[in-house]
Amino acid sequence: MIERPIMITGRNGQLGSCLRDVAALRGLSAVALGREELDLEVRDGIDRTVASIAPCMIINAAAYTAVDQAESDVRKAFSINRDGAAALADVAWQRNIPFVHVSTDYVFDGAKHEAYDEADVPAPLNTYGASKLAGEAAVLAAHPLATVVRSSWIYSSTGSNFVRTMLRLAETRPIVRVVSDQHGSPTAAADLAAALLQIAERSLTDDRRIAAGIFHVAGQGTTSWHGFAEAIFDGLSRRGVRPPMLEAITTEQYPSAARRPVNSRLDSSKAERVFGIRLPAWRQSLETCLDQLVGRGDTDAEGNHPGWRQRNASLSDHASGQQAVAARL
Ligand SMILES: NC(=O)C1=CN([C@@H]2O[C@H](COP(=O)(O)OP(=O)(O)OC[C@H]3O[C@@H](n4cnc5c(N)ncnc54)[C@H](OP(=O)(O)O)[C@@H]3O)[C@@H](O)[C@H]2O)C=CC1
Ligand SMILES: Cc1cn([C@H]2C[C@H](O)[C@@H](COP(=O)(O)OP(=O)(O)O[C@H]3O[C@@H](C)C(=O)[C@@H](O)[C@H]3O)O2)c(=O)[nH]c1=O
Ligand SMILES: [Mg+2]
Repeated sequence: MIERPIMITGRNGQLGSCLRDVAALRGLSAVALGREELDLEVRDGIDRTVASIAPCMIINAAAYTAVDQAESDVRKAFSINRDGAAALADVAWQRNIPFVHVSTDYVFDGAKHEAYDEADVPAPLNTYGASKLAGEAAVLAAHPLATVVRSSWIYSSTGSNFVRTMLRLAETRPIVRVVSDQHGSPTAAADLAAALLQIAERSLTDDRRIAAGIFHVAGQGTTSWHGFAEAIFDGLSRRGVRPPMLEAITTEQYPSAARRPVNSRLDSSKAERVFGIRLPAWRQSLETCLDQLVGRGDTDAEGNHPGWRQRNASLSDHASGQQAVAARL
């Protein structure tokens, strides 16, 4: 009998590409779809696509993630993050397929002084967060046994994220200014992908009600965006690359279209209790990512760092970044 695959959406995104890589490493059968194969805005094609794949499970890693752009693109953000997610969840429910959906720390307003747990009441400050919160509710309404995993500050060696932005700025700017009054937990996409597949495997074997509902899963430990940048630049130094000057600024000094929470730290203890999932400390996973992007700091006979210039030249080149990850995994 042919094994039914796990279907993954958002294949070309940070999380989608890690899900595909981690599934392959674990020997799991998976079909990953990009927007070309499954567009969440083309609702009438969704059922046909799911039917043709006949998956044992769907993990939705596709989303509208441009936080500032969403402020002027409200319709599209809701169309993808609420209506598209709900349409996919609905098809999964109709076909009795387990569904895992990913959401964000930006559903919270940041007023709480401690880390947010799943019982805290969301109150998004920006359109992206509002569209993701509406997506959570719509997914759970369409598929009452869906698993919704909220994560935060996702980065990887490919795609658009804060680590790659800082490496690009390190190449081009003598001084980088980063906000030090917004706090959260950086999460490596590969760590989250491994956790999602662990949850997926559990919900295939256990009572599906155990995995139903909302779970927070983020890297262990917390920092500010400035603290994150400091760790990235420290990692560059240790690899023999001179970092730029780093200056701490306030949110007020960094005007942007979208408001962001000052505290979006997630308490991930429920996922640890229920699934035994505990992601590595954020600094440890950052090292792995920097090893992929910059190299381990080894020098050639002349004391040069052969990997850095070459890899950094490809920072904006998604395809070669992916090859680098694939080679490392
Ligand atoms: N990035 C972060 O810091 C965080 C992200 N999340 C959530 O995690 C999930 C994964 O995020 P991440 O991997 O970082 O996001 P990316 O932006 O890296 O990837 C999202 C992918 O979704 C695809 N997509 C967008 N619109 C559609 C559509 N209409 N139909 C099909 N595919 C579409 C994009 O395709 P294309 O390449 O064609 O644009 C892209 O490949 C999302 O749900 C996000 O909200 C949660 C917390 C933090
Ligand atoms: C590039 C840059 C950013 N910043 C600030 C802006 C912002 O407050 C913070 C991070 O910038 P980013 O644009 O990477 O952040 P942002 O796009 O808001 O990241 C968010 O993305 C969505 C998809 C999520 O779900 C969230 O968990 C979170 O990861 O750093 C600086 O202070 N200086 C800089 O040079
Ligand atoms: Mg961004």
